[in-house]
Amino acid sequence: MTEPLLHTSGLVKRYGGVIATHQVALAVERGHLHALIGPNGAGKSTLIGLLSGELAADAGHIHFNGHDVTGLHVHRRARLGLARSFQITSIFKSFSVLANVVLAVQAHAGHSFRFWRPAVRDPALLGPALAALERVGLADRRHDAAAALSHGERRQLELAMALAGDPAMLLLDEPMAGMGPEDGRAMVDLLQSLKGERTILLVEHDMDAVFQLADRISVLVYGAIIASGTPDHIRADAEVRRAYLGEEA
Ligand SMILES: Nc1ncnc2c1ncn2[C@@H]1O[C@H](COP(=O)(O)OP(=O)(O)OP(=O)(O)O)[C@@H](O)[C@H]1O
Repeated sequence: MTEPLLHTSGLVKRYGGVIATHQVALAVERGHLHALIGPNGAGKSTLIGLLSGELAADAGHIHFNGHDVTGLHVHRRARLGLARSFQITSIFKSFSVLANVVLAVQAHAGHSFRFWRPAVRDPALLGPALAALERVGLADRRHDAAAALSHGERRQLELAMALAGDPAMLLLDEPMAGMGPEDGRAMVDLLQSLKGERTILLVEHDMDAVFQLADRISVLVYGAIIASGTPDHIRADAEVRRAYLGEEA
């Protein structure tokens, strides 16, 4: 058996009296799209924050690709290939779509932001940036200001910015949030096309998308994983149906 690309043991995060992450043991296999589902406030975003390094764990360990990354800074984890999709707020709206991705490539490569002007003409940065835009279907919009993109296209841009660092694993927190049906379908198609190419941990409320895309699903309730398995396994799990899908026993 091969080691999972990412696994956690005994992971705990508390906010005062609230246990947001409760002894979480999560294993994500290489090449899988692994979905994390659970009711509002179950601790999904907290777990993503712990894995990306934005939040510090109170106890437990996180192993990624053979490294214990528990105490590592966000940037160190990103260098190792564990990347969270950028938040919308990190897009520079007045810059072109291409410049945003070039800056993301540069950030992953560890250069300083103040050199951004020459960077947009640097072939070593332009090549990967264009490839990432191509990958998400935004290459035609590369010269437009990021401000001109629709909400759905901005989420595609965030994904391109995350892909710019060529990560082995992507952490995606609700990539379809706030999208209309058309943009939502485009994002599902995009994630489908990334499957197998990257390992993905996906937090998503759209259950149709989750059950369509996921190789494995873990269910969080009150910070604890109550079930983990294939979509068929999760659909049939009585505890999940009771606790999450709201069905009577
Ligand atoms: N900064 C914080 N300070 C205090 N409590 C917090 C903080 N962030 C989250 N929590 C609490 O931790 C628990 C888990 O929250 P979290 O946002 O991780 O859940 P979630 O599953 O992502 O929810 P949603 O589906 O609504 O986004 C909740 O009870 C929440 O109120």
